[in-house]
Order: sequence, then C-alpha cells, then structure tokens
Amino acid sequence: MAVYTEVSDDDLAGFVAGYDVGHLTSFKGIAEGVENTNYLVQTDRGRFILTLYEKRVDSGDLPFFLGLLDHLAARGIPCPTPLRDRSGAMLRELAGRPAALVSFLDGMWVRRPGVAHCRALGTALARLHLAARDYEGHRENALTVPAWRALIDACGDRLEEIEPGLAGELHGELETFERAWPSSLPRGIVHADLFPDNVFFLGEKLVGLIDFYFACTDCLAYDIAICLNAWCFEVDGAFNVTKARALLEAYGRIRPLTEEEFEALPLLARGAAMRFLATRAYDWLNTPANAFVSRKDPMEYVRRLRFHRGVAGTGEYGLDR
Ligand SMILES: Nc1ncnc2c1ncn2[C@@H]1O[C@H](COP(=O)(O)OP(=O)(O)O)[C@@H](O)[C@H]1O
Ligand SMILES: N[C@@H](CCOP(=O)(O)O)C(=O)O
Repeated sequence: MAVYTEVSDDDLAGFVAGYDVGHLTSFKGIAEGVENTNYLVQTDRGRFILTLYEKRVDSGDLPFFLGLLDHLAARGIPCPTPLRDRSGAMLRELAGRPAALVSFLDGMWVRRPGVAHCRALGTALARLHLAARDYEGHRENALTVPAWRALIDACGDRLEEIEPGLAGELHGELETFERAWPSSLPRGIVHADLFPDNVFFLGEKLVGLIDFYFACTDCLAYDIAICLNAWCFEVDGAFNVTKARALLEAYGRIRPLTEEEFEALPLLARGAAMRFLATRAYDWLNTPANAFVSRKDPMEYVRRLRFHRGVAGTGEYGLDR
C-alpha cells in the first residue's frame, strides 16, 4: 500500500477549505501506488484526489508535472486536472509535504489488457504526444542510460542473488546502450510510465491517464517502447504480436512514425526493459522484506530485454514497412 504520510481530519478539512470545492464529507487513503501518498477526498460537490509528494519526487519538478497536467487537460487529454486554490496556486503544502488536489477520474485499470485496450492506448498515447507539443515546460529524463548504469552499479554483485550471471549480462547491455542509444529521433514530452495501472477504462473505452510523475522530454518512440513492454507481453512471457500491431497502428494513425523511429523500436524496447529492470532490481535488493510496499519482479523485465535483443527485425512487432 502507499500511504506514507498520515493526515489528521482537522488538517485535511483546513486544506480542502482552501479550495472552492464544497465541504469535506469524508476521505480515505488509497492503497494502490508506490511513489506518493494518495487520498480519495469526498466533498458535498464531488470526489477529488489529494496527492502528497514523497521523497522520490524532486519538489523542483512539481511545477513541471502540474503545469503539464493543466496543459493536457485543457486540450482534452483525459488526465487529472490540478485544482487551483483560492489564491490560484496548484501546489501547496500539507503535513510537511508538497501537496496537490486533482480531479477524480472514473474507470478502472485493466489487469489483462486485450487487443482493443492496446488499440485505445495507441490512440491516446499519440494524442498525448501531440497535445504536449506546445507545452513550454522541459524536464530531462532522470532515468535514462547514465542512470541505468548508476542503478546497476549500485546493485553490484548482488544482482547474482536475482539470477546467477545477471551482473555480467547487464553490464554487456549497458555497453550496448552507451554506444548505440539513439540521439536524433523526434523528441517531445513523454509519459514514461504508461503501464496498465496508470490507464483507466470503462469497458473498452479509455477514460483516464494518470501518474505523470516520470514525465520528461525524451524520444517520443521511447514512450511507445515502454508501452509495448508493459501491454503486449502475456503472463507466460510470450510477446503478443496482435496487441503490438494494434497499438502501433492506432498510434501511427494519429502520429505516423518516421522510418528512423520504426527501425529504432527493437533497441528502444530493449532499453525500456533495461530502465524498468534497473529500478526493479535496485528496489528488489534494497527494500526490506517487511516493508509495506510490494516489490516488482525484475526478472519479468530481464525476459523482455532478452526478447528484444533476439528480434531479427521490426516485422516481429507486427508491422512491415
Ligand atoms: N485522478 C485520479 N482519479 C482516480 N483515481 C486516482 C487518481 N489518481 C490516482 N488515483 C488512484 O490512486 C492510485 C495510485 O495513484 P498513482 O498515481 O499510480 O500513485 P503512485 O505515483 O504512488 O504510483 C491509482 O491506482 C488510483 O487508484
Ligand atoms: N511502473 C513501474 C513502477 C512504478 O509504479 P507506479 O505505480 O508509479 O506506476 C514498474 O512496473 O516497475
């Protein structure tokens, strides 16, 4: 669960009174999520989400994130809208933490996404990329190749506890990324963590995108690669080419990929696997067994990385050019 910071009834009522949202009637901590503390806040005028930003979020980045949500919501992207308090501020403080109140989104995340969900995701991702084009904020990706190396180095030989031979394999991978990571692909704002638990559906209709707290400026196709990994592998580890094709075709109808982006997909997907296995491996080795946050399996992403290393060409993602 993820309620790191407890808030008293009085403090919360005082905080909510700073907004024009009606009177607080109830609130409760939300168990899901790993990074921040979230409360569901009910007033006599509706539901809202209160987020208290925890230590892994750099407070200097919060204006970028909240400004991005504000920008995207104004352009029809189904993301949370940050509320402004009576003084016009989106970012405030509560219980000693930076805090924001955002709109509540209906819908549920899908445990086993199907082809139609992947298609809807592709459309939404492309719309998100286009809608963010005129956002003036900029944030470097803090979790790209040098950060992967730092995380893997910090794991050191303990990677062998995850799987014998893993340390050597991952150092070889890092050398590949340091040599060949693409630098000239179209760039823009990427979500960078658009996993199924961050996308809400009502049936097959995509109704919400949340958790923009890794968003940054990077290659747009890297965001697609993250989604291929998170949405198009089955529980048994098999790559589902039908889901990949649906995602890529839907994306391409809104923002056609360049030839260079298309050709770079295997390496981008391999790197995207490296990015998530690096944070997962670090957390796996450094989260106490009795911590109340559940650790995510790094091997799931080691297997995805191996898949992408082995693909013969982009045809294996379901699209031939
Ligand atoms: N705007 C929102 N509308 C509805 N539910 C939300 C919203 N934001 C967050 N949630 C709920 O809170 C949970 C955790 O949010 P998330 O942003 O993923 O947290 P974390 O950044 O800690 O991983 C989500 O799974 C969802 O249940
Ligand atoms: N999606 C990441 C972990 C980040 O979790 P989130 O709840 O903030 O989306 C992973 O699967 O490793």
